[in-house]
Amino acid sequence: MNGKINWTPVAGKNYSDIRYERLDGIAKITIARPEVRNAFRPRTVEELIDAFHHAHHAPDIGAIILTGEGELAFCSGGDQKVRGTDGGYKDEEGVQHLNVLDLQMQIRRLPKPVVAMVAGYAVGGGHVLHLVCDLTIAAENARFGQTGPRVGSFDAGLGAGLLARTVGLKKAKEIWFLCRQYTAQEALDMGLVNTVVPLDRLEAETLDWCRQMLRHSPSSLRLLKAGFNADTDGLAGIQELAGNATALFYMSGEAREGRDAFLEKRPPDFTRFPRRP
Ligand SMILES: CC(C)(COP(=O)(O)OP(=O)(O)OC[C@H]1O[C@@H](n2cnc3c(N)ncnc32)[C@H](O)[C@@H]1OP(=O)(O)O)[C@@H](O)C(=O)NCCC(=O)NCCSC(=O)c1cc(O)c2ccccc2c1O
Repeated sequence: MNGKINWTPVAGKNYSDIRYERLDGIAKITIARPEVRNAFRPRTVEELIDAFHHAHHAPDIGAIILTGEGELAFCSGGDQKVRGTDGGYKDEEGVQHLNVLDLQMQIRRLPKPVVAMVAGYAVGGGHVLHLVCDLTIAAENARFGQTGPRVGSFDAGLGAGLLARTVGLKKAKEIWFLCRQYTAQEALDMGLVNTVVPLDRLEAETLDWCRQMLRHSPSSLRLLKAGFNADTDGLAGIQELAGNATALFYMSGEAREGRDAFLEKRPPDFTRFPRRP
């Protein structure tokens, strides 16, 4: 699937469960547990959070790809082999976590486009992961679905609500209540993915989409993403949007006047700043 694309490992980032690479201004984060169809355990999620944090703050990264190793799966959700009975998935110390919920919100708050590149299964918590990404590029062999009610789990947060906003309420309830699997074409037809390509074109196509976004204004993309997410994320979404407004305002002469007046111990003079319609 990699073809001739030469990704470079990000220096200083060595993980056991994921790979973190880059090419030009694009980061690629790969869940690398193919023996369990790229299911995530708490450590996997911790590493994903760390890599996403790095990509968020790297000024030379403009788009991020999330994918799974191999052709068989993007991600099969929480690793059922470490699922405990004390509220989550067990880490190496036996402490139980649902830390993928933190990752979901991190992806939504990250002010750069995140693209899910899906080959094979995106099911359970793995399906929610592609859902929270901004765009999804699917290979023809991709299979989508929720499994929660079959394995005694559910994600009634973004997993349900964001799905309903994406494919409509009736379809979202069908996906969760019946636990069926859907082909890439069916996912495209219901607006769950952005495009479907042959497996051997998946990475090149995903890179094309990322490169196209890299040519566009980063601030426009950033504000659009915050705007798209604001209502679903409630006050936290408005906070994200408002934080962007504050950052832009800090770049203005009007904001600088307030700061400078304080530092110079004089009253601020805002009279030269227009009250625009
Ligand atoms: C993904 C499959 C459809 C693939 O089927 P296939 O026939 O191709 O392969 P196998 O079934 O033979 O699997 C190969 C190999 O991988 C192991 N494996 C696959 N998935 C998992 C998994 N999720 N956890 C652990 N191991 C897995 C499988 O056992 C085989 O290994 P062997 O050694 O046994 O040979 C199919 O595998 C499948 O349906 N997988 C399960 C999908 C699933 O139900 N996922 C969990 C849903 S619940 C969830 O993800 C979840 C996580 C959270 O953290 C939440 C947090 C908060 C709220 C909700 C959460 C939540 O719902």
